[in-house]
Amino acid sequence: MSIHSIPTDLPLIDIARFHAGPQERSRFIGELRQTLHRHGFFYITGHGVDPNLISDVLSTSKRFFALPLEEKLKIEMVKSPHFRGYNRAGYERTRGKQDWREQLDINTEGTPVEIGPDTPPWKRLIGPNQWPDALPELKPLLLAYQAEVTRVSIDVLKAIAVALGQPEDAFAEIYEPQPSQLLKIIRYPGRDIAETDQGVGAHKDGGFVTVLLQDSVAGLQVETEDGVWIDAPPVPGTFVVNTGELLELATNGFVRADVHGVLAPPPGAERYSVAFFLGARYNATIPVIDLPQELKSAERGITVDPLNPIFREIGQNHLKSRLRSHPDVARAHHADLLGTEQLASDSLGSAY
Ligand SMILES: O=C(O)CCC(=O)C(=O)O
Ligand SMILES: [Fe+2]
Repeated sequence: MSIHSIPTDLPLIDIARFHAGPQERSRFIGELRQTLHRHGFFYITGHGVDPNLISDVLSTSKRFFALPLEEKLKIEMVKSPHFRGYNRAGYERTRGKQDWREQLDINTEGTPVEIGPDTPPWKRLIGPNQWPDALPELKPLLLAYQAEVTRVSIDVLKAIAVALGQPEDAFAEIYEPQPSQLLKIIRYPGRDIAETDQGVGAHKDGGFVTVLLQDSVAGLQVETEDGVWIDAPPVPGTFVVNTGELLELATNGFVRADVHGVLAPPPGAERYSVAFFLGARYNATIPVIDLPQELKSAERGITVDPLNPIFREIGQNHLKSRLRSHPDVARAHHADLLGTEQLASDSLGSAY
């Protein structure tokens, strides 16, 4: 498939070429380097994820959202100090404004850490997921999918490292032994229920790499470097991949983290997506990549927003995003952190 056969100006990358013979791999790396500098969003094929797993995840997600509200509320996020679980539409905020989507968030399955006065606050993120009793097949499916998209994102990160003139494992310290694996299944209801078209407000993703699966309804939009908003519609068999703020920071702005958002679908329609955010091991600090001279001259520097500080310690960064996006969970479980530097006033918040 050529890049012109998809209905968008965003590029399409066949990640299988990274594993082809040396000539093909090096052509691929050259193209990826150009793409990465110009776009923080692209489509990938050749990812090797079983199409049956993908369709099962989408159909089972739809069945989850079709459960009675009381079943979904049994695993509401506000019950989890670790920011896991279900949120109704309007319960998450981007730039202080409500997002009109309902969603189930999971992350790496974990055991809670005992929290004392000297425990780093980000350890509160570690803990178990919440799963619906009424749909037992959701857990094994989403955990299998989470493992697969983790593999794909690490593969993309390795290709990015090579495209930046680094060894393949340049980012290994962020994903070994354990990356952060936030996975959201999402339903965007039609606009008549929502009374606003903010599915998700404009934001940059806060992690390293996002792998997004869209069902059949469009709505995702991306702001390009010259300030034009373009559509990133669903393309069967592909994922949309976008590079996040931490990668922008690690490359001093050579790699872009594009601002994007989702328009709520029209009345009567609904949109489904599954978003996976590869973040780093919480006790890592962001690596700074020393780019080769010819790439260094194309560094943009980073546009750090003083109202939305990026902390170099990963766990603190992730906790900040979660506290801002989920004020109800913050009030219920982390009131002691409110008003501290963990929660500077909101600006271009990530949609976590
Ligand atoms: O649902 C989508 O298509 C994108 C969602 C998104 O950008 C996010 O959750 O960060
Ligand atoms: Fe996003």
